[in-house]
Amino acid sequence: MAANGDLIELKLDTLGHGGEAIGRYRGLVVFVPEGIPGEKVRVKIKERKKNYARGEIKEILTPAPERKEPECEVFGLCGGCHLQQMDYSLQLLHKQKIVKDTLERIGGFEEVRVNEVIGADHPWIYRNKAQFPLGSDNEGRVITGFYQKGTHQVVPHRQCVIQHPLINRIARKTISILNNYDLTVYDEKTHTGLLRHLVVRVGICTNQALLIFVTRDKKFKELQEIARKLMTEIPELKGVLQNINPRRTNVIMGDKTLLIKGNDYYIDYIGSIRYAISPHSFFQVNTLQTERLYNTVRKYAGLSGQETVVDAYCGAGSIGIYLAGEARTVYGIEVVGSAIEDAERNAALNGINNCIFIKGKVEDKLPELVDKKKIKPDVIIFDPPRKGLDKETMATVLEVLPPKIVYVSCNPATLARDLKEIKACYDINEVQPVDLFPQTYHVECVVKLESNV
Ligand SMILES: C[S@@+](CC[C@H](N)C(=O)[O-])C[C@H]1O[C@@H](n2cnc3c(N)ncnc32)[C@H](O)[C@@H]1O
Repeated sequence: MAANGDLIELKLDTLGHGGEAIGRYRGLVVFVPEGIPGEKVRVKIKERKKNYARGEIKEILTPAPERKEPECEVFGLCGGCHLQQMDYSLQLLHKQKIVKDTLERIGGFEEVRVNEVIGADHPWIYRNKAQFPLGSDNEGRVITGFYQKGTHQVVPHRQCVIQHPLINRIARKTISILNNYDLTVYDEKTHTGLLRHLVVRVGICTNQALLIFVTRDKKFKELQEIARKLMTEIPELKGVLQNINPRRTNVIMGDKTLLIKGNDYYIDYIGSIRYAISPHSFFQVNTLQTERLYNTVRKYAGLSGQETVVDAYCGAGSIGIYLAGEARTVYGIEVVGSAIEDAERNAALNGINNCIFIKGKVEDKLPELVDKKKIKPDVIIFDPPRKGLDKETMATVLEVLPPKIVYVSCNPATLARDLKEIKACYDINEVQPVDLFPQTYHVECVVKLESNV
């Protein structure tokens, strides 16, 4: 039986939900990153576990016709992309299959139709947000790049092929300016040093950007001057901020953020709606595909202007505001306080006055809204984080049984689990995947649920 270091030959059958191809060797499941189903490959076993193994491709014996050269020179090392080895059209087919298989396996949904994935017209340079770790080279100069897969080793890299070019430009200029100063980078082993991360966010439709320096300590007297230089050299940069993260943690941003120069937000558009986004607010990373995502939500919500809508997990109010013109009232619920402030500002920016935003956890605020405030939602839109809906929220849904639910999910596994819980009370006819994350295994789904009780 295969052991670590062994070379084996196998045929790859499917793509797993983590983007690795899967084959079997004498009954043993072998995960093969960068493989394509249908290919015959020679792999070296790198990680042998009791029930499965992970192998590295050493030779492609029969390549798939859709195989292509990855665009990025550090593909496979970086870990940010998983599917650059295959044609974009094949990525979409596999994502559709992964959604279908996951719904069947976890939710028992054999009958539900999974539509073709709505693909991106531009499957490269689409990301509007990047978080760069900072490190230093042998000469002590500040560098940025990416964490080598599975480590916290910063590998320098100048050009990410899925990030918007303005992000790459800002990162390069920032590093060159930082190296004119005598600054230390954070060392997570000793918990010393100042500079931890750079976070860059850009408005794809406006070309505006925001730069956030994440530091271990507040003391950073040079930052005023650095911000001034950066904003002079890059006019698209509308604001520079400092976020202080003094904790020993993998979480990138700390709780406290200071405005150093310019605005504490940037502007972007989804369709004709204008959004101001501040550093701690969630905004979908693929702005252009988000318009297609929200149009699918609009289609499934099917509003007539008379409905009470709840936008649960509303972030900066994005979906609720997008649909507000077609509803009587929209209630948004979101746990991040500054996102609620953004949501209120965004409603005002768009001349919308039928949205009410509530700060708090959906599991606490949704029951309050339906019990104490006696709101009877016609439609609830759920757009939770990857972990999906919690037990309390699920209990509220089963008690209230809103006539319609539109569930937006970035994780097919938790989507399938949650749909299974409520499928007895709802008709679920189709699932619409939308590709917000080309070149990666991630996929977004929208599902319409109509009450049948
Ligand atoms: C996937 S994002 C969706 C945001 C928004 N619907 C959009 O399209 O931009 C999920 C949001 O839920 C928020 N969140 C996470 N857990 C929450 C909870 N328990 N209650 C309320 N909001 C939560 C996050 O801060 C984030 O803004």
